[in-house]
Amino acid sequence: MKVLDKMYKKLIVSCQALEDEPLHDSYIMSKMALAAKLGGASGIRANTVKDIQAIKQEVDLPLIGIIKKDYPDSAVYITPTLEEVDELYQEGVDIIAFDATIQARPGGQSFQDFFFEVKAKYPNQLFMADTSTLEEAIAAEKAGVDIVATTMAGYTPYSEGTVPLEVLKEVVENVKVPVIAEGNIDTPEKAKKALEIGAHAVVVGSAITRPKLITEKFAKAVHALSVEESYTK
Ligand SMILES: CC(=O)N[C@H](C=O)[C@@H](O)[C@H](O)[C@H](O)COP(=O)(O)O
Repeated sequence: MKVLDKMYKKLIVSCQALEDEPLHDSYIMSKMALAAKLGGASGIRANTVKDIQAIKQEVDLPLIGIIKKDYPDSAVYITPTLEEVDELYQEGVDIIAFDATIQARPGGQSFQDFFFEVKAKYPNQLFMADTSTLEEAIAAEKAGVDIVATTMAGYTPYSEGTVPLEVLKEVVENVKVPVIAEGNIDTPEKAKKALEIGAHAVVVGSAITRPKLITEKFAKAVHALSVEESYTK
Protein backbone atom coordinates (compact mmCIF):
# COMPACT_ATOMS: atom_id res chain seq x y z
CA MET A 1 0.00 0.00 0.00
CA LYS A 2 1.28 3.47 -0.83
CA VAL A 3 2.23 5.74 2.03
CA LEU A 4 -0.54 8.25 1.38
CA ASP A 5 -3.08 5.40 1.44
CA LYS A 6 -1.68 4.15 4.73
CA MET A 7 -2.19 7.60 6.23
CA TYR A 8 -5.67 8.25 4.84
CA LYS A 9 -7.97 9.61 7.58
CA LYS A 10 -5.42 8.56 10.17
CA LEU A 11 -3.57 10.07 13.11
CA ILE A 12 0.10 10.97 12.76
CA VAL A 13 1.97 11.84 15.92
CA SER A 14 4.75 14.41 15.92
CA CYS A 15 7.55 13.34 18.27
CA GLN A 16 9.85 16.30 18.66
CA ALA A 17 11.86 17.88 21.46
CA LEU A 18 14.26 20.70 20.68
CA GLU A 19 17.54 21.26 22.54
CA ASP A 20 15.92 23.57 25.07
CA GLU A 21 13.12 21.11 25.87
CA PRO A 22 13.31 18.67 28.79
CA LEU A 23 12.75 15.55 26.66
CA HIS A 24 15.48 16.40 24.14
CA ASP A 25 16.93 12.94 23.55
CA SER A 26 16.64 10.59 20.58
CA TYR A 27 16.02 7.58 22.82
CA ILE A 28 13.12 9.37 24.50
CA MET A 29 11.68 10.35 21.11
CA SER A 30 11.91 6.73 19.98
CA LYS A 31 9.90 5.64 23.02
CA MET A 32 7.39 8.44 22.38
CA ALA A 33 7.00 7.02 18.87
CA LEU A 34 6.52 3.52 20.26
CA ALA A 35 3.87 4.79 22.68
CA ALA A 36 2.19 6.58 19.77
CA LYS A 37 2.20 3.41 17.71
CA LEU A 38 0.78 1.33 20.53
CA GLY A 39 -1.85 4.00 21.05
CA GLY A 40 -2.96 3.74 17.44
CA ALA A 41 -0.91 6.27 15.46
CA SER A 42 -0.46 5.51 11.76
CA GLY A 43 2.56 7.72 11.16
CA ILE A 44 5.26 9.70 12.92
CA ARG A 45 6.66 13.16 12.23
CA ALA A 46 10.19 13.63 13.53
CA ASN A 47 12.98 16.20 13.57
CA THR A 48 16.67 15.43 12.86
CA VAL A 49 18.38 12.42 11.37
CA LYS A 50 19.44 11.27 14.85
CA ASP A 51 15.83 11.12 16.11
CA ILE A 52 14.65 9.51 12.87
CA GLN A 53 17.29 6.77 13.18
CA ALA A 54 16.28 6.05 16.78
CA ILE A 55 12.58 6.03 15.88
CA LYS A 56 13.20 3.58 13.03
CA GLN A 57 14.63 1.14 15.61
CA GLU A 58 11.32 1.18 17.51
CA VAL A 59 8.55 1.55 14.96
CA ASP A 60 7.90 0.68 11.34
CA LEU A 61 5.33 3.39 10.68
CA PRO A 62 5.44 5.87 7.77
CA LEU A 63 7.77 8.73 8.65
CA ILE A 64 7.55 12.43 7.89
CA GLY A 65 11.03 13.85 8.36
CA ILE A 66 12.10 17.43 8.96
CA ILE A 67 15.27 19.16 10.10
CA LYS A 68 14.74 22.30 12.12
CA LYS A 69 17.69 24.63 11.74
CA ASP A 70 18.08 28.31 12.52
CA TYR A 71 19.93 30.48 10.03
CA PRO A 72 20.87 34.04 11.02
CA ASP A 73 19.41 35.66 7.91
CA SER A 74 16.04 33.87 7.74
CA ALA A 75 12.88 33.22 9.72
CA VAL A 76 12.47 29.87 7.96
CA TYR A 77 13.58 27.03 10.23
CA ILE A 78 11.83 23.85 9.05
CA THR A 79 14.10 22.19 6.45
CA PRO A 80 15.20 25.59 5.14
CA THR A 81 17.81 24.60 2.53
CA LEU A 82 18.77 21.85 0.11
CA GLU A 83 21.42 20.76 2.61
CA GLU A 84 18.76 19.56 5.10
CA VAL A 85 16.79 17.90 2.28
CA ASP A 86 19.98 16.03 1.27
CA GLU A 87 20.43 14.75 4.83
CA LEU A 88 16.83 13.56 5.08
CA TYR A 89 16.94 11.93 1.66
CA GLN A 90 20.15 10.09 2.50
CA GLU A 91 18.62 8.81 5.74
CA GLY A 92 15.42 7.84 3.97
CA VAL A 93 11.97 8.98 5.06
CA ASP A 94 8.61 8.45 3.41
CA ILE A 95 7.85 12.16 3.25
CA ILE A 96 10.18 15.16 3.55
CA ALA A 97 8.44 18.23 4.94
CA PHE A 98 9.61 21.83 4.78
CA ASP A 99 8.47 25.38 5.35
CA ALA A 100 6.70 26.60 2.23
CA THR A 101 5.81 30.10 3.38
CA ILE A 102 6.53 33.29 1.45
CA GLN A 103 9.25 34.18 3.96
CA ALA A 104 12.75 34.39 2.45
CA ARG A 105 14.94 31.37 3.04
CA PRO A 106 18.64 31.57 3.90
CA GLY A 107 20.51 33.60 1.31
CA GLY A 108 17.24 35.28 0.32
CA GLN A 109 16.00 32.27 -1.66
CA SER A 110 12.28 32.04 -2.40
CA PHE A 111 10.28 28.88 -1.74
CA GLN A 112 9.76 28.44 -5.49
CA ASP A 113 13.51 28.51 -6.24
CA PHE A 114 14.22 26.18 -3.34
CA PHE A 115 11.61 23.66 -4.42
CA PHE A 116 12.67 23.82 -8.06
CA GLU A 117 16.16 22.66 -7.01
CA VAL A 118 14.81 20.05 -4.60
CA LYS A 119 12.41 18.48 -7.08
CA ALA A 120 15.01 18.41 -9.85
CA LYS A 121 17.41 16.55 -7.55
CA TYR A 122 14.88 14.14 -6.02
CA PRO A 123 12.04 13.63 -8.53
CA ASN A 124 10.69 10.49 -6.83
CA GLN A 125 10.56 11.66 -3.22
CA LEU A 126 7.26 12.72 -1.61
CA PHE A 127 7.29 16.31 -0.35
CA MET A 128 5.00 18.04 2.14
CA ALA A 129 4.65 21.82 2.27
CA ASP A 130 4.17 23.46 5.68
CA THR A 131 2.13 26.56 4.90
CA SER A 132 0.47 29.34 6.91
CA THR A 133 -2.15 30.71 4.50
CA LEU A 134 -4.41 29.65 1.65
CA GLU A 135 -2.25 31.60 -0.81
CA GLU A 136 0.86 29.70 0.26
CA ALA A 137 -0.96 26.37 -0.03
CA ILE A 138 -2.07 27.21 -3.57
CA ALA A 139 1.45 28.35 -4.50
CA ALA A 140 2.98 25.18 -3.06
CA GLU A 141 0.57 23.00 -5.02
CA LYS A 142 1.41 24.95 -8.17
CA ALA A 143 5.12 24.42 -7.49
CA GLY A 144 4.47 20.67 -7.50
CA VAL A 145 4.47 19.46 -3.89
CA ASP A 146 2.66 16.20 -3.10
CA ILE A 147 0.97 17.29 0.13
CA VAL A 148 0.13 20.64 1.70
CA ALA A 149 -0.25 21.14 5.42
CA THR A 150 -1.47 23.93 7.69
CA THR A 151 1.52 23.55 10.02
CA MET A 152 2.57 27.21 9.95
CA ALA A 153 -0.92 28.78 10.34
CA GLY A 154 -0.57 31.28 13.17
CA TYR A 155 3.23 31.06 13.20
CA THR A 156 4.08 33.61 10.49
CA PRO A 157 3.67 37.30 11.37
CA TYR A 158 0.95 37.73 8.73
CA SER A 159 -1.04 34.66 9.84
CA GLU A 160 -0.99 35.45 13.55
CA GLY A 161 -4.37 34.90 15.19
CA THR A 162 -5.80 32.75 12.39
CA VAL A 163 -7.80 29.71 13.45
CA PRO A 164 -6.09 26.53 12.14
CA LEU A 165 -9.33 24.68 11.36
CA GLU A 166 -10.63 27.68 9.41
CA VAL A 167 -7.43 27.87 7.37
CA LEU A 168 -7.72 24.11 6.83
CA LYS A 169 -11.26 24.45 5.46
CA GLU A 170 -10.20 27.12 2.95
CA VAL A 171 -7.20 25.07 1.86
CA VAL A 172 -9.22 21.85 1.47
CA GLU A 173 -11.73 23.72 -0.69
CA ASN A 174 -9.07 25.18 -2.96
CA VAL A 175 -6.31 22.63 -3.54
CA LYS A 176 -6.44 19.18 -5.12
CA VAL A 177 -3.42 17.50 -3.49
CA PRO A 178 -3.96 15.82 -0.09
CA VAL A 179 -4.12 18.32 2.78
CA ILE A 180 -2.73 17.39 6.18
CA ALA A 181 -4.08 19.22 9.23
CA GLU A 182 -1.23 20.10 11.55
CA GLY A 183 -0.72 22.69 14.24
CA ASN A 184 -2.67 23.31 17.42
CA ILE A 185 -4.90 20.29 17.01
CA ASP A 186 -4.97 19.77 20.77
CA THR A 187 -8.08 17.70 21.44
CA PRO A 188 -9.49 14.47 19.96
CA GLU A 189 -12.56 16.49 18.92
CA LYS A 190 -10.45 18.91 16.84
CA ALA A 191 -8.59 15.98 15.24
CA LYS A 192 -11.92 14.41 14.26
CA LYS A 193 -13.22 17.77 13.03
CA ALA A 194 -10.13 18.22 10.84
CA LEU A 195 -10.84 14.93 9.08
CA GLU A 196 -14.53 15.80 8.71
CA ILE A 197 -13.54 19.10 7.08
CA GLY A 198 -11.64 17.06 4.51
CA ALA A 199 -8.10 16.65 5.77
CA HIS A 200 -6.33 13.58 4.39
CA ALA A 201 -4.71 12.99 7.79
CA VAL A 202 -4.09 14.84 11.01
CA VAL A 203 -0.80 15.46 12.80
CA VAL A 204 -0.89 16.00 16.56
CA GLY A 205 2.28 16.96 18.42
CA SER A 206 2.34 18.94 21.65
CA ALA A 207 -0.94 17.60 23.03
CA ILE A 208 0.56 14.09 23.00
CA THR A 209 4.34 14.41 23.18
CA ARG A 210 5.13 17.63 25.08
CA PRO A 211 4.36 16.84 28.74
CA LYS A 212 5.71 20.18 29.94
CA LEU A 213 3.10 22.03 27.89
CA ILE A 214 0.37 19.60 28.92
CA THR A 215 1.31 20.08 32.58
CA GLU A 216 1.25 23.87 32.16
CA LYS A 217 -2.36 23.71 31.00
CA PHE A 218 -3.38 21.67 34.05
CA ALA A 219 -1.28 23.77 36.43
CA LYS A 220 -2.80 27.00 35.11
CA ALA A 221 -6.33 25.72 35.65
CA VAL A 222 -5.57 24.32 39.10
CA HIS A 223 -3.65 27.37 40.28
CA ALA A 224 -6.35 29.75 39.08
CA LEU A 225 -8.75 27.92 41.37
CA SER A 226 -6.37 27.89 44.32
CA VAL A 227 -6.05 31.70 44.06
CA GLU A 228 -9.85 32.03 44.23
CA GLU A 229 -10.21 29.65 47.17
CA SER A 230 -7.45 30.22 49.69
CA TYR A 231 -6.80 27.52 52.27
CA THR A 232 -7.79 28.33 55.81
CA LYS A 233 -7.93 25.88 58.63
C1 LIG B 1 5.24 25.80 14.03
C2 LIG B 1 6.23 24.67 14.22
O1 LIG B 1 7.40 24.91 14.39
N1 LIG B 1 5.71 23.42 14.21
C3 LIG B 1 6.55 22.28 14.38
C4 LIG B 1 6.62 21.52 13.14
O2 LIG B 1 7.19 20.50 12.97
C5 LIG B 1 6.31 21.47 15.63
O3 LIG B 1 6.94 22.16 16.67
C6 LIG B 1 4.84 21.17 16.04
O4 LIG B 1 4.87 20.51 17.28
C7 LIG B 1 4.08 20.31 15.04
O5 LIG B 1 3.83 21.06 13.88
C8 LIG B 1 2.75 19.78 15.56
O6 LIG B 1 1.95 20.82 15.99
P1 LIG B 1 1.33 20.82 17.48
O7 LIG B 1 2.49 20.61 18.41
O8 LIG B 1 0.70 22.19 17.66
O9 LIG B 1 0.34 19.70 17.54
